[in-house]
Amino acid sequence: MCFRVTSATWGFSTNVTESNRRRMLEEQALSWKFGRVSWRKATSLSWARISDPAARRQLQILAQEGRNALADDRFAELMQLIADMKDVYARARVCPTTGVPGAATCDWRLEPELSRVLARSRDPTELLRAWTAWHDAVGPQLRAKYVRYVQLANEAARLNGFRDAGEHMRAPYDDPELESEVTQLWAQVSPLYRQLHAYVRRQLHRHYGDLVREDGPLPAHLLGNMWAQSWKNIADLVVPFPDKQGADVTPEMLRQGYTPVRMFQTAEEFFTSLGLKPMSMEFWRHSMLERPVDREAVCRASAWDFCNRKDYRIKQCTEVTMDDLLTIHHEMAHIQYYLHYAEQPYIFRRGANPAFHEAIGDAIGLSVSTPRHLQRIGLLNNITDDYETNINYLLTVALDKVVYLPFAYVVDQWRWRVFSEGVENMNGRWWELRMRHQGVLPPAPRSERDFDPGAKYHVPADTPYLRYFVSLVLQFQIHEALCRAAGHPGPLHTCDIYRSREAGRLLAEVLSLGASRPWRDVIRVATQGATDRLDARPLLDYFQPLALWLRVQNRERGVVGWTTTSQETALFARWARPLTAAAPGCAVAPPHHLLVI
Ligand SMILES: CC(=O)N[C@@H](CC(=O)O)C(=O)NC[C@H](CC1(C(=O)N[C@@H](Cc2ccc(O)cc2)C(=O)O)CCCC1)C(=O)O
Ligand SMILES: [Zn+2]
Repeated sequence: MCFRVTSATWGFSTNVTESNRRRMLEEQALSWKFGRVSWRKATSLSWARISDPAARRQLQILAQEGRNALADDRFAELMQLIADMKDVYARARVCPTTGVPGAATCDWRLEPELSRVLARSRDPTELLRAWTAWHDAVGPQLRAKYVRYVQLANEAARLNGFRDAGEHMRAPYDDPELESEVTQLWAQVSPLYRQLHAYVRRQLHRHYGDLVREDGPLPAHLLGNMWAQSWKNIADLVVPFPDKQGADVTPEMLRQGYTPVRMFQTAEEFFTSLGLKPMSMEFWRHSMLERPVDREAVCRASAWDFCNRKDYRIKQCTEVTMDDLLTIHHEMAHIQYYLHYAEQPYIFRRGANPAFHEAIGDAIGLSVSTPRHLQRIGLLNNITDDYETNINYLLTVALDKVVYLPFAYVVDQWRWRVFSEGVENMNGRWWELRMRHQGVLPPAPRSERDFDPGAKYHVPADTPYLRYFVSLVLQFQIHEALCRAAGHPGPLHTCDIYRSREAGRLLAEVLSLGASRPWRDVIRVATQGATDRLDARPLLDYFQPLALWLRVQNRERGVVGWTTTSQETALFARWARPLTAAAPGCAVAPPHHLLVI
């Protein structure tokens, strides 16, 4: 079953046609029917008679996942809703935002056109147009569908024995304390984020003037990314020692004539240098490494397991950039996981928890992006290892990793609350959370006619997002453990495990376990007995030199954290409630959260 539905989904994603869409939906319906039969069997068994712990684990995983408890018609409606929402997101097109009046046909996509404007433009008007065009093209079309999706996802969760769909999404972590642990991890790291936020704000104020208030939140369109989830694209505006050498080797890759295939071979060689497995012959024959010229494809990067222990693929519209080289390592780490747990029983062929699948690739990325590694593979020469170069490097990594934490935290905090508290003021609550934790504001007034969370793929696509938050903490724990196994002597941020067989052996051991053991046992294996908990200390140790530098910078120059004025909170006001008659004697002006539309 899995092979057929995966092949049909692959067929559509790499060649978007109506007939391929139909074939994919038919195969999905078939596989869901098959899944519901095996689910009913699994949930009908009297578990008491099953003594083998591995069998019980498999049944538990099978019984709690999926929405098989829904009645056929509701199930079909929910699947259709998710497919429609993904379709709205994939088909969204906007008019060019370069401000050329009466410009050509309105065929700009998120990737590459709009993302490129957000990454490269330094013109606030153009950035505002691109940000607003995308959010207005997608959100309003999704809101009503999302409301119905929330109802059905909650119904499915309750039929499965969960309080709501949020609890259902958290089930793979099998940890009743998960929410408080995640909040505690964020509390541990948020002081570092606020220091970074204050420093970047000062640099942006220098560049954009009063568009950026010196003690306020940052306007979301100036940060180099459609969701402000990574600020690496504005590194040139904020890096403290611009005359020092940077570690972006994109120009060198172009100079050396790198092609997408060569980038994949470079990534493969990283893994084989650790003693891990090479990509299979099927991988090289069937993967889609570049945007096809003769047909339309879904261009989001992804890794695919065809469930037959030999066919594994990556689909990526690769461009020759350092960013894409890191993404290739991220996707190929998913393939390494598939390859290493292939011998496990089917149900255990998955990450120890969803965050493990994400953390491996990014942990590898922490080695690959070091100047030392780039020198070892010939993309950087005469590197200098002085203080300023290290601060520059740590800042560019922080613009990706530290910045990402509050965003990743907010996505599922918002979603879990919608599942548990309802669908009123979804947009206002989205921006309240983003303002409170990320210190970011919408660049234009937003109301409940908008649905800005829908502008982020994983929300309409029903893809849980907590995995990426937990992965950020976990990847530094894994990186630290691999560096210790590799015998790395210096500070964590200079470690490159390339060619270390000891690190490779430890990694292979972790990957081979799949989901056969509770994930805390797998953390204990990965850290060679150091801990069985999620722990932000390795992350904080990694950025320690930068944290010190930021504190000195900020102590002398200004406020850390942000305040908001009433007109700023009015930017994302709730849909104006009818004004109650003012009680005698109280001020006539409406409370600040009511937006006069
Ligand atoms: C069949 C299937 O779906 N397979 C799964 C893998 C599996 O589960 O087996 C898969 O391929 N998922 C795709 C997804 C793609 C990306 C993504 O969505 N990234 C997040 C978060 C993020 C951001 C920065 C970062 O450094 C790392 C992650 C975002 O862009 O917001 C896009 C670019 C990178 C990762 C992925 O690889 O995780
Ligand atoms: Zn991933």
